[in-house]
Amino acid sequence: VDTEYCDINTKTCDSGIEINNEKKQIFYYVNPPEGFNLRRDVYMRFAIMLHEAQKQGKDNWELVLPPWHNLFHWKSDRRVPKPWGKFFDINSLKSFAPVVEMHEIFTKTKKKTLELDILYILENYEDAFENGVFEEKWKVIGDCSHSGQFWGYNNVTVKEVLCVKFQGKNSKLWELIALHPQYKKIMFAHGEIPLHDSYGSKTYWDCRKSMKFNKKLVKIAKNYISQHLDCKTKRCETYLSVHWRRQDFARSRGNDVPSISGTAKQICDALKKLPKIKKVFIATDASMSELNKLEKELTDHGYEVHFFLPSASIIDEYGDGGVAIIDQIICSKAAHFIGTHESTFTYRIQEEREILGFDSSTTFNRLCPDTGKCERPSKWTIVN
Ligand SMILES: C[C@@H]1O[C@H](OP(=O)(O)OP(=O)(O)OC[C@H]2O[C@@H](n3cnc4c(=O)[nH]c(N)nc43)[C@H](O)[C@@H]2O)[C@@H](O)[C@H](O)[C@@H]1O
Repeated sequence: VDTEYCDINTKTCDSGIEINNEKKQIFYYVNPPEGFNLRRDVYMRFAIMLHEAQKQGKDNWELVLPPWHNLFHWKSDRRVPKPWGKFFDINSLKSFAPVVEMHEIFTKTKKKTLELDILYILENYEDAFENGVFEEKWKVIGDCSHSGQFWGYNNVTVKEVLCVKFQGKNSKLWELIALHPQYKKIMFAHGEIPLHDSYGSKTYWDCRKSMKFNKKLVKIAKNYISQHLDCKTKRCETYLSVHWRRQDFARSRGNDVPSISGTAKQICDALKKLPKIKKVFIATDASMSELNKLEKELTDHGYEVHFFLPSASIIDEYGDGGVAIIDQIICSKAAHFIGTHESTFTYRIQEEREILGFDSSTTFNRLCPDTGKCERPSKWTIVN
């Protein structure tokens, strides 16, 4: 009985209040082309929504972590859904917000299928500034349909689908949830549309700090740093790191990213100001031939260039996402970091460095285009 209050002693029930301690669940789905590091931010928005609700006494809800499936940039085994535990320390995530892995749900319920009560498909308003103002609002458009699988599972279905125009913060989703108080499994598609409730606040950073990486990935990164970059401490003095985003950035953001020689020149310029440092670590999605060209230019100037080449077993176990995290950890511990303009991969490294306590002048640096304007990156510093 879950819509009645029952007294175990008298074995009587009053309708209207819940006795069932089975938690209600929020699921979300992100627009498929969105990359790994934007998705980490979307997670934070939902985790903070649940964290705040819990603080206000709404403790019968949990957030289901959407398995990592078919990410556009991940070429190795992208079709096998990966749980969050592959990349993150789940106990640490749980210390901030009530989260569960998808596989925990199947284990707990011992069911082979999962039926969601409702799927809200969120859509942007055509004009975010209607009548010249940005207003938080939503409007149910009506029933609609969803085709395809959720996170690659063919055993997850949904009873009802509603399309909703939505503009506002994540906490405003509670208003949609309140439309059907009896529903227990609620899903949002386009989870990237709602905005942070308090971007950059202490709660934001508490959530960010709880996103510790899987301990085994941390160990692989630390071993690499100790073996190749001569450092065994939390913050290293021995190397400079660069996040050199290529691929789609090199193809379509010519005004923001440098050429290979331009990149080498900027790294050398930064190293000239750090005379004790001779080692450079490059994290990149560049092709091997581009990377070799950059490496040659830097070694010609007397620097030692390093990049992480994963073994087949690491790729097998953790996939491209795991390798991305290892690269991020190595970048985050360097004496000086240079990132790529407007890359969320770079943003996550900058946050990690804020958490590690680096001076922000060593963190918020970017590669500039060969010619033209080069705006300095915004400094999103930690709030403790
Ligand atoms: C403009 C947008 O930029 C977004 O990219 P952006 O924010 O850099 O950041 P991400 O979306 O995380 O980058 C996409 C993927 O590229 C790989 N990648 C990028 N840089 C590195 C690196 O240094 N090392 C390793 N190992 N992998 C890297 C990695 O698999 C990552 O998940 C795109 O996701 C969007 O589709 C869109 O193009």
